[in-house]
Amino acid sequence: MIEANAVSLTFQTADGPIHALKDVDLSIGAGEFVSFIGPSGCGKTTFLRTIAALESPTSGTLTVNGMSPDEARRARAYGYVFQAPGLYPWRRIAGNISLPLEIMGFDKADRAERVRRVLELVDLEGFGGKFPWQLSGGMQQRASIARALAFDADILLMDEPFGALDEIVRDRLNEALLALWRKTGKTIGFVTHSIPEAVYLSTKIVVMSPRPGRITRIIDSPLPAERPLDIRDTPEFIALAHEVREGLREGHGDDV
Ligand SMILES: Nc1ncnc2c1ncn2[C@@H]1O[C@H](COP(=O)(O)OP(=O)(O)OP(=O)(O)O)[C@@H](O)[C@H]1O
Repeated sequence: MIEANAVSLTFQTADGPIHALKDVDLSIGAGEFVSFIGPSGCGKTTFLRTIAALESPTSGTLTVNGMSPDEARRARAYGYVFQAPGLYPWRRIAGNISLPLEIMGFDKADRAERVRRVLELVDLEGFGGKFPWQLSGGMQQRASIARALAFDADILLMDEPFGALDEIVRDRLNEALLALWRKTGKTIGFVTHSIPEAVYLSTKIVVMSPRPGRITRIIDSPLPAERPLDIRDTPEFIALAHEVREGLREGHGDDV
């Protein structure tokens, strides 16, 4: 689904070049849940943005479904979820979700049906008529996930979507996201700073390190697809978390 070969990206700044990505090789299969973890500045966001055609590699090749990222973007291959929900306060939840659909030219009946379906997927039935400020932070983030799902892209790119939420809400959203992933079969790219979150959610964990931004380890998860939250207490889970931690240490030390 996503194939990166020797992808490098250097930003030219007034203080000199910044090597945000260096020789990144990665292959992501359809339906995988891939987390990117690493200290600040290791290029996680830049890599996600490169997949979504929001940045262009300086060298190397990146294909999405056999297309260039830009072609894939035009074919509506991506939904993108940011750290902040980014909902317009003057639009109701349904209006926020349907906005990209309006821009893309979906007709009114189709929009209404899609909004209904994605609200159900994120467990927000009955909240379409509310304004964002009437919802909790976790519910707002679910609404922003619904918005990214509304046009049925095959790939969902999520940049630390739960980073600003407390741990209890985050646990619930992790469970809900996993259920949604199993139900929809989407390919998910997910940036996180949290080792337990990466281990709980992923089929593949990509450990990165900074200066230059690069991949230090790719870990395929042996955990089953069905994952109750208490899987986090199992020896398999703990061993995997340990492996990720080792990868982070190897890459750069303790500045995660
Ligand atoms: N548009 C830009 N112009 C110049 N430098 C940039 C730009 N975008 C990112 N960078 C730099 O590239 C490097 C990688 O940034 P990136 O945001 O991808 O890291 P990250 O791993 O997502 O970090 P964080 O966890 O803090 O979000 C950083 O040194 C950052 O300052």
